[in-house]
Amino acid sequence: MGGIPAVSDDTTIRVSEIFGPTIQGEGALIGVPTVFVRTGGCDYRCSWCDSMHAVDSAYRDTWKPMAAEDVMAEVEALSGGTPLTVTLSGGNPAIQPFGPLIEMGHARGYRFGLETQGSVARDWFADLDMLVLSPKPPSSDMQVDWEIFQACVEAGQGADTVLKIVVFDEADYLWARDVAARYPDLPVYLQPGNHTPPPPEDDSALVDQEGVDARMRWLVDRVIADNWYEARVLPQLHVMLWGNKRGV
Ligand SMILES: C[S@@+](CC[C@H](N)C(=O)[O-])C[C@H]1O[C@@H](n2cnc3c(N)ncnc32)[C@H](O)[C@@H]1O
Ligand SMILES: Nc1nc2[nH]cc(C(=O)O)c2c(=O)[nH]1
Ligand code: SF4
Ligand SMILES: [Mg+2]
Repeated sequence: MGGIPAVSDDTTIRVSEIFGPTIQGEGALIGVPTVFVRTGGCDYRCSWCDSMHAVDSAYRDTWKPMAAEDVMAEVEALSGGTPLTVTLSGGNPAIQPFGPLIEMGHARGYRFGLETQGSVARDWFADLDMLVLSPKPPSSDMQVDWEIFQACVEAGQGADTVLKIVVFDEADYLWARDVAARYPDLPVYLQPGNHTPPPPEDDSALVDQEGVDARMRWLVDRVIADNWYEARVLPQLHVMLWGNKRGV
């Protein structure tokens, strides 16, 4: 697991990067224009994490403590003052104090989605417009604490909640089926994993897109062979377009 302390109690948000507008490239809101607020620090360390610059404490000096007002001002500047969906990601954005930012943004017409693994539950999940819970499959080498995960689902009552599960192989796929069976009321999105070189390389050409495409085709076949018609299988659209480039 990662080396970052649990929940931060003050009101300062530790920001790795704010970028956009771009399109949401994954899951239920795929294609929707959005600004990303990516926070620094994660309590996990997935073997295949594609955002290590927001996880590894070697990058800590690139993470900037920011007040909610300043984050909001940057989001408004990037969006030209026209409200849109803000995606909170990371790292694990659940360890940051996002309640005040969400309240401030809602008052100005902005909407908020959160991407998290479901390892830290927060009261402010209920204020989100979209809660994306992405429990980590065996290939990540992480272990889900299902009690905490359940607390995240409960905390998010009031938000639209979905499951988004990364699948690299058959073991991940079977695990995803089990998780979906535990949460029959939550829509489930399956996303083929991409193999990314470790930072600091940040070259789109380094993504094995053919490998991702082959995995995507296998995943579609797998879902259809099982008559698993509730599943939605989607690629990472931004990775198809721009590789694992930062800031898109
Ligand atoms: C970088 S994470 C940050 C948010 C949060 N820590 C989480 O994992 O949900 C954002 C999304 O990217 C997914 N992801 C990370 N590495 C990936 C990879 N190599 N291939 C496909 N999806 C990946 C995660 O599973 C998660 O759904
Ligand atoms: N375009 C785009 N879509 C995304 N969806 C989830 C992302 C993330 O890293 O959380 C992401 C990202 O980094 N870029
Ligand atoms: S939980 Fe998310 S940000 Fe943290 S290491 Fe895993 S994929 Fe990366
Ligand atoms: Mg990403």
